[in-house]
Amino acid sequence: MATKFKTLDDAELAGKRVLVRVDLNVPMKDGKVTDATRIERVLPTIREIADKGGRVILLAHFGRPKGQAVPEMSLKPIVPALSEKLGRPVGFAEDCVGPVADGIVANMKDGDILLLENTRFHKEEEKNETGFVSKLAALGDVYVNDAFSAAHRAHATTEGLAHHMPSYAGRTMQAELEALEKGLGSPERPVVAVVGGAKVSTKIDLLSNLVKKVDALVIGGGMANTFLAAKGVNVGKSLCEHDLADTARQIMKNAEEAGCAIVLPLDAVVAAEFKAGADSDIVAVDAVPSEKMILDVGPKTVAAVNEWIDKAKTLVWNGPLGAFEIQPFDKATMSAARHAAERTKEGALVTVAGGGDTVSALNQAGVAGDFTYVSTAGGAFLEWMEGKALPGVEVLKA
Ligand SMILES: Nc1ncnc2c1ncn2[C@@H]1O[C@H](COP(=O)(O)OP(=O)(O)O)[C@@H](O)[C@H]1O
Ligand SMILES: O=C(OP(=O)(O)O)[C@H](O)COP(=O)(O)O
Repeated sequence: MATKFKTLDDAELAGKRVLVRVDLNVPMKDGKVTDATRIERVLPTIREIADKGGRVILLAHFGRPKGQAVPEMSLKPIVPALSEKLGRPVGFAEDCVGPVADGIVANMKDGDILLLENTRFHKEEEKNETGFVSKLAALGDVYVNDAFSAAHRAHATTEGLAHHMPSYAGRTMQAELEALEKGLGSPERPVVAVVGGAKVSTKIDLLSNLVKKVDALVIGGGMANTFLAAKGVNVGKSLCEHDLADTARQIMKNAEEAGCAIVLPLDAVVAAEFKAGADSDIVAVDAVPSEKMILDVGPKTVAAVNEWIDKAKTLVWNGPLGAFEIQPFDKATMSAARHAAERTKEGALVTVAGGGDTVSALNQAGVAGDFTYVSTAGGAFLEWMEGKALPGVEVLKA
């Protein structure tokens, strides 16, 4: 994919109010950031703009508050982590539009850095609504998008704003596209994709095309439950989108036609509650008790996944195989991550992984540095892999 867009090298930044879209949708626990990779990746862009005399106004989302101001999804707790990593003060505005934001932005000085509250607190953000885009646009002179991981969304702050002012790719946006092109532009086969995690409804559709691009698709995490249920397996109380059974069946059909192997769990780690240290059992996937939920894939599945990793020359991975944040449901993800890292270190495999939680899992396994490339993006990375145009990237090329 050609990356013909303007970068910070082309931008006039001194004295300008620069609206910078970043992805601060980072894993958090008890109000603290548990994986700062996404924050670290946007630091170069923020520093460069501030050092060139721009006034940095950061736009970002957190979670999926569905247009409501949900306090647990405020970006305020991110400010200390961002400020500490930057080594500079970061201001905060309690709303991304309206008098609060207008007042704080009006008082900014060259080189100042300000984070605006979660843009998804306004339903107009995801609708890319013109009036909302205009209100945001009034806060800035220049737009920079450094959120590759949100570039698959045609939202006000990822797409709409670029129509209103001179627009540029940030350094991370640039680096992500270059690295993906380098690592996966013409991948050595067999290509094995591992897809897991919890965002089933927003990621399942892209699997229809992905199966045409890869030789095997290993499905784990919450995503696997929807496929198992579509095959008539009782998944008990597991995270599962039963209404997507037809979609899952169509993907399996597409895979068969394309000669792509679909690898589903053989066994599972089940528990009655989603809680650290919960009593758990290993069962065959066709023996999940109705009152329990699948929270990880079992050891037989891990062995099968690792065999596919051995067969692969290229591995792409988004979404953990289980609820890795809580023990003992981290085992499969840790094992597969370490196995893929070993194969990469041996020079036998190119490994490209991405996604907020996936990166966190790789860090937890201590192997992020051993992968060929770790992207901040999950869904956006898979859509790129699928060959789809990403609205947040396309608009920068326009
Ligand atoms: N079987 C499962 N049941 C419930 N949640 C799961 C299961 N497997 C994985 N998850 C959850 O999936 C989440 C990550 O999914 P997702 O957001 O799609 O990944 P990423 O952020 O890497 O793109 C993790 O919080 C993990 O706990
Ligand atoms: O975390 C993100 O994506 P990912 O889970 O696919 O890595 C991005 O911040 C996009 O979030 P969204 O999937 O709610 O639009």
